[in-house]
Amino acid sequence: MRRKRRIDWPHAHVLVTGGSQGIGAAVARAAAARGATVSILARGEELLRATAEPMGANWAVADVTDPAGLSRAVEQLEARSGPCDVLVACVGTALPGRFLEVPVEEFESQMRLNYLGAVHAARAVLPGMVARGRGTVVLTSSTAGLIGVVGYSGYAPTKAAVHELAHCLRYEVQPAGVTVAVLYPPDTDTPGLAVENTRKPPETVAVSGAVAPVSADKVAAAVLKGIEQGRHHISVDPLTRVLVRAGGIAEPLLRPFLARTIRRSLGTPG
Ligand SMILES: NC(=O)C1=CN([C@@H]2O[C@H](COP(=O)(O)OP(=O)(O)OC[C@H]3O[C@@H](n4cnc5c(N)ncnc54)[C@H](OP(=O)(O)O)[C@@H]3O)[C@@H](O)[C@H]2O)C=CC1
Ligand SMILES: CCCCCCCCCCCCCCCC(=O)[C@@H](N)CO
Repeated sequence: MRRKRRIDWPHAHVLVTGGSQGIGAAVARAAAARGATVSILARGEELLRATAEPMGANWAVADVTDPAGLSRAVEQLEARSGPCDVLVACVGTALPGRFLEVPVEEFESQMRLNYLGAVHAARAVLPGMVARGRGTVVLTSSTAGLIGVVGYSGYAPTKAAVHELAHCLRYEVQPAGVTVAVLYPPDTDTPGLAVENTRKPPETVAVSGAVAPVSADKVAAAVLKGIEQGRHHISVDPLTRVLVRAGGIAEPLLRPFLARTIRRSLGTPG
């Protein structure tokens, strides 16, 4: 969905969870390069500091699985740099393996981090965005959230959940002027991918080989462009682009009907 919508980067406060390395750090750097005020959040202070300083970003230590601590950190960063205009929620991990070989704790921890971590980040910024009537939230899914990839039975459903969350949430916040976008990266060269690759079953390596890894900077460029254009789906490679469209054929057609039904039920004009 393309929508005319300009973002004034030099006046924007961009907040990135998982911004100390990988895709999050690349997004933070790209936003800083356009003159945005940037804040990054992660758990490790040393890496946060080392990543933030060269780009002139602010940082705060926070664990996205702790909603209260995360909200406090976001409040601190907003007190320092102004209300958050753009949230890019980048925290996530992939623990690949065969279904019966992945310990049940890893199914739980991936859902807590990848899905609930995105929920908590969105909940930390949305009240302010809705009150101000503007803002963009970018949640990170994956190509693997759109198509079944062998070896990702513990991971892919967390990314499909992020995708679905965005679809539900949009109906609530878009009337208030807030955009919800989903990022679908393919394999991306990051420290996280290097760790993940040490435990990928060979069949996962084989299937994933259909799409060569891209650079985190390429993903970041797509994110900024997607935000500028008010897009709902942000992808970088052609396969994922097809999957986003193919999977979403009915949704855009039904959206006007659903939005109208929602407005009527709430007694909102229009
Ligand atoms: N790389 C890839 O191939 C792909 C990645 N993705 C998704 O993109 C996102 C980024 O991936 P990538 O750049 O590879 O990730 P990395 O593992 O390279 O970086 C993860 C970042 O998140 C932070 N982080 C981890 N756990 C927490 C936590 N509990 N609370 C706060 N911050 C945390 C890390 O810092 P610290 O550990 O100090 O907290 C780090 O800054 C993830 O959601 C991933 O699933 C999607 C498709 C492909
Ligand atoms: C020509 C048509 C062929 C179709 C074949 C389908 C191939 C699917 C490739 C899936 C790649 C999965 C990327 C997941 C990345 C990810 O999320 C992790 N790296 C997370 O860190």
